Amino acid sequence: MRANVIEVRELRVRLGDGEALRGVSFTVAQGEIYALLGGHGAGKTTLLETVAGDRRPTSGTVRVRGADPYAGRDAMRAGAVWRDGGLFPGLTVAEVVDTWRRWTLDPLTRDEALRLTGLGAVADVPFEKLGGGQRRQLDLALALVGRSDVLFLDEPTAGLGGDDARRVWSVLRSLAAANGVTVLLTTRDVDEACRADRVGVMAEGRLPVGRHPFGVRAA
Ligand SMILES: Nc1ncnc2c1ncn2[C@@H]1O[C@H](COP(=O)(O)OP(=O)(O)OP(=O)(O)O)[C@@H](O)[C@H]1O
Repeated sequence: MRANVIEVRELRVRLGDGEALRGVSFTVAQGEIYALLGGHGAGKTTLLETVAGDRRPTSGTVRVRGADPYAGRDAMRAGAVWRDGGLFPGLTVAEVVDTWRRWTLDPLTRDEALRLTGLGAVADVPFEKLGGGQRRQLDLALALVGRSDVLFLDEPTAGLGGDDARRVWSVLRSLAAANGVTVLLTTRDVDEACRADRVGVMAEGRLPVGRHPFGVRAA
């Protein structure tokens, strides 16, 4: 059995006057792709941010590889994907990756980051010319430069067409299968959630345990 990389127990997070998370518990094993599925305001982003160490839990525990991600957020080798963050216009894909590598301690080689995300063939293309799916693959390459073996992805295929979304998923699949990368992602799309190894259905800050209505094994 594979070790659990992410362990969340009875997690509660208060935001303003309300409670965004109301006692969430789940685990994600090494090399597993876990989708948090839910509608607007279900608490998915709050949960992702808390597991990524960007938010302090009000109560309960979060462990990523056995450590508290909030206390150790500076040392955590996890990749979070954000859109077009810090990219300079005019750079090629390879130059964007190189720029990122300069800011990273012990980075992955440029070729490896491009190979893992299927971008080798467009290394010399200005990044602004990339299509939506390849742009998201570049986000993944940047997240991997720091040798992340846990990826936190907020709606990774939102706004992409079917082919682009499939390309992103094929990268995620190969990262999980060949490199043992653990992926926690959020989505509002049932079909997308069903591509994951496991799905946690969220509603009103809760993550119900048991079978969910789409027949996929839940947390
Ligand atoms: N800074 C905040 N202060 C107060 N309440 C907040 C804050 N941020 C989010 N919330 C509330 O917390 C709940 C969960 O929000 P969250 O963004 O985590 O949901 P979500 O599932 O990611 O939704 P979406 O798909 O719309 O992004 C919502 O009721 C939201 O209104």
